[in-house]
Amino acid sequence: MKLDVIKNEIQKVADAISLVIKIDVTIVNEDMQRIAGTGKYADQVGSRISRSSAFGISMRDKKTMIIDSPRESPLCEECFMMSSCKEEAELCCPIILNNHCYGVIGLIAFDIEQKKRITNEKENLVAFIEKMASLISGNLNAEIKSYQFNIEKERIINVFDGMDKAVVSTDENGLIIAYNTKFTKNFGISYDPTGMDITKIIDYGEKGLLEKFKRGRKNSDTVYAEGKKMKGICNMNKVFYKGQLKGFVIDFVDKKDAIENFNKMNVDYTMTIEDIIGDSPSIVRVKKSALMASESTSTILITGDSGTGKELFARAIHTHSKRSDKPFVTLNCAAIPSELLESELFGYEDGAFTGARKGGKIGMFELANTGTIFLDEIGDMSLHLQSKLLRVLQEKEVRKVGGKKNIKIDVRIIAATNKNLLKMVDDNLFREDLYYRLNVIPIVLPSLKERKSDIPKLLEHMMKIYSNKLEKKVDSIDPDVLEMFMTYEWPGNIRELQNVVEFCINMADSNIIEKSEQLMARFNFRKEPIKSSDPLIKMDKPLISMGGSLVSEMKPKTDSSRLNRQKEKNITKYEEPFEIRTIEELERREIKKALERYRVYKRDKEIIAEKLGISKATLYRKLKKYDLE
Ligand SMILES: Nc1ncnc2c1ncn2[C@@H]1O[C@H](COP(=O)(O)OP(=O)(O)OP(=O)(O)O)[C@@H](O)[C@H]1O
Repeated sequence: MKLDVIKNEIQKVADAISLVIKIDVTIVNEDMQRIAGTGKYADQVGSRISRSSAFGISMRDKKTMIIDSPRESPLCEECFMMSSCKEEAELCCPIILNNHCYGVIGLIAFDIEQKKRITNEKENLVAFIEKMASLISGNLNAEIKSYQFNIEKERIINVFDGMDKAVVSTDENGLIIAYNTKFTKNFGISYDPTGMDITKIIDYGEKGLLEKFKRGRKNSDTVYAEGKKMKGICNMNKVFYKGQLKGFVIDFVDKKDAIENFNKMNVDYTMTIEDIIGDSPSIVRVKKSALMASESTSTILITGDSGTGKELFARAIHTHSKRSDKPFVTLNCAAIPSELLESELFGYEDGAFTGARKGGKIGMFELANTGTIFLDEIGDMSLHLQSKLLRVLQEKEVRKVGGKKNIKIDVRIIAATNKNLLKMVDDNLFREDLYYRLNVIPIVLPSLKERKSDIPKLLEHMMKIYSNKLEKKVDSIDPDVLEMFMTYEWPGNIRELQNVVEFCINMADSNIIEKSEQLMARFNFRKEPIKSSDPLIKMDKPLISMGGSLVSEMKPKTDSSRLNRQKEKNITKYEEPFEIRTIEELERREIKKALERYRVYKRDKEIIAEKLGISKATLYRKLKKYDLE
């Protein structure tokens, strides 16, 4: 910041000095530009003076100096005006703040009388001018502080206004000093409430806001604004300065806003049944059940080994349900310590326990209200919480930890586990009544080894995803590697397959996933794959053809009834084992199957021809005939 910001004050100081001393005064800034002047210097404001002058030297050395014999003084030697100089004496005093020189006050005598005034009482004059310089630097300091304060204030106003809480600040009597936009929006205020009594605008509880201020109560979950009852969390803080109460800051989070924000943050991805890759008989059956389940509101229990896609199915069921535009809230019961799980599920009231967050907390059930809650790893829930969950299922109400009243909820529950819940029931680790309440619609996901014919499609899909993610083009797979994948047991199911693909794409140095020692070592694959002429036939039931391509592309969300009909068509087709087909139909089907199976290979046509026992030329002819590819 430059001295110029207090130009007006500086001119007043220059006038005062000149009046007292009766000598012309000029003051320059750190660019050596005159910013104030009296007498003959009044007209020269704005002009620059040389840094080689006494002003420049005083600024450089940060020292007051008096030149009583200009042209003879060694200080004048550097000055290019020396020969033409008309001055009789000069006093230069730097204006210093925080060890930085912001400018110089200069007194110049043009006659002997003025010279005497400078030289006769040197000490007093220097003390006086230095006081004036320090007055200027004091003013400058205040200006700098106020400038910084204003910037800080702007920053705070921006933060304050951008908050999604309503915030209002009052003095000690509850008169409004400041408020943010959300405050006027939430409480429907269309006028400027500055200076108004806060209790005239908002109030809560029976006793009134101000009463509660005085008694130091911190919050409530009900606020009355201009007669309207609003639910949310209200926090009040007292503002103290030097031990004295100076006011209050009140913030209010509207419950509806909090839930909307939570849902905005949690809409991470939407999944449809079509997005779930696989058309093996076992997965098609599950997809069909999931679509049917999506139409009801009954509780679902999804079971299956780890990594089989339980969450994917839960999301897809929600997407196809009538609740699809409502929240989908997921909670992994194994990931949260059981002491915290209760408050995560049901929320808590302010002060429910030591360390509870001020203002309380909204539970997952409330957040999922009107939507779906996915309780993953339900087998890890403690018996104590199991009984609470059972009550929620029976009563359709939740009660916050430390709360006194029940809150009605309408939430569809989808639970999932990779544990054998029936065995847990036998071992008294899981409540039998809860098990039956959850298991209204059971969905059992097949493990990957039970649906190996889906592996090529899953591979193709995952190769695309990781090629994009890792910015590498890997689109083919060595037949030996595929053979190995088809014979492997996949204990970690699709998640393990995903990890293997990610690993392979990281390691690939061409566009092909090839067999490597690293791959064998990393995933404990057998050294020699089981030989088979068609591993699909040996290891799984035949592939169902669900459409043209090997992997169904991610399709936009479709309405569930259309999806249902489409799926039913495909499923019925497959599930008619006694249907007699023409030789041409069978030939077309086998060629199509081989195409889907070997599309990811580098030399696909060669392999397909070999597998079908025909020449490459015949294959091309038949592809054309059946309009395949
Ligand atoms: N059919 C599928 N198509 C594509 N990706 C899938 C499929 N099934 C599962 N996945 C992927 O496999 C991973 C595991 O799926 P998900 O988390 O749904 O399994 P889970 O059964 O819930 O696992 P866990 O029991 O360990 O929680 C996810 O990254 C998911 O995207």
